[in-house]
Amino acid sequence: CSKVQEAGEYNTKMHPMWQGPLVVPGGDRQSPIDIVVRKSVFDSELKPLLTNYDPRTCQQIWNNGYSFLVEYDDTADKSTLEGGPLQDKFRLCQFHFHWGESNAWGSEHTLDRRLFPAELHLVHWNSNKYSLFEEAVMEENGLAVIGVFLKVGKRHEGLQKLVDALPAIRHKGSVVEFTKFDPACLLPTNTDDYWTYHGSLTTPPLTESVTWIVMKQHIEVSHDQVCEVYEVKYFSHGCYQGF
Ligand SMILES: Cc1cc(C)cc(S(N)(=O)=O)c1
Ligand SMILES: [Zn+2]
Repeated sequence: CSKVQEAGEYNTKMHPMWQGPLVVPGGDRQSPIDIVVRKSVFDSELKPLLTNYDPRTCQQIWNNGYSFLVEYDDTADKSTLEGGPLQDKFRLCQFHFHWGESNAWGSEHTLDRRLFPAELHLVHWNSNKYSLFEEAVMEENGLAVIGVFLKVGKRHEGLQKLVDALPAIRHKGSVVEFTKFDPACLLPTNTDDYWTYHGSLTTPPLTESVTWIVMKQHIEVSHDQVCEVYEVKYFSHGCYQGF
């Protein structure tokens, strides 16, 4: 079902002032949204994003049934995000991707209704205000998720280590150790241009606890790398249940 965002002020680097229709099941700040680029308004109050990721906190990669997620040790402020629209320090707990069954679609957010083949989500929780992810996920200032669009093009060297681990987690529920991976390599070169708005998790339980930071610049991965990911999807049976 398509979720359209409620009208309202969005505090973004290039804010999309949403003036679309108001059909919102459940809450009033549901994600994903379509980012209406031409309606963006520059906000000079926003700071540059500051990521400080320690690859030694990378722990494992697992297949949750329709995607794979890489989990980080978030028991201390070792891999953190601050700045941008954020008032507090946020701790990286995991990253994952949303892929389609074909290159035609896959992203959750859209730019002027334009879909991308995939979208990366780096999930962080507010460690200034809360002591566990499970607490933060219920609070409106609890999470910060960086969204990065993916396009098929040149090979992404940094991603290859992750792609090489995928055959070991082909089946739903499989987990393998995955260490020393620096997720900063998955960010675009320019992290100064982004949209940010208050929204929700994009899959159940859809809690409205996310400050979204969607990068304007996409990253590129090769067709072969995408095929490896589809292999994982192919082997994971059952319907998509969210994370
Ligand atoms: C259900 C769920 C959990 C988490 C941590 C993150 C998301 S998302 N896709 O909004 O980044 C969804
Ligand atoms: Zn996601």
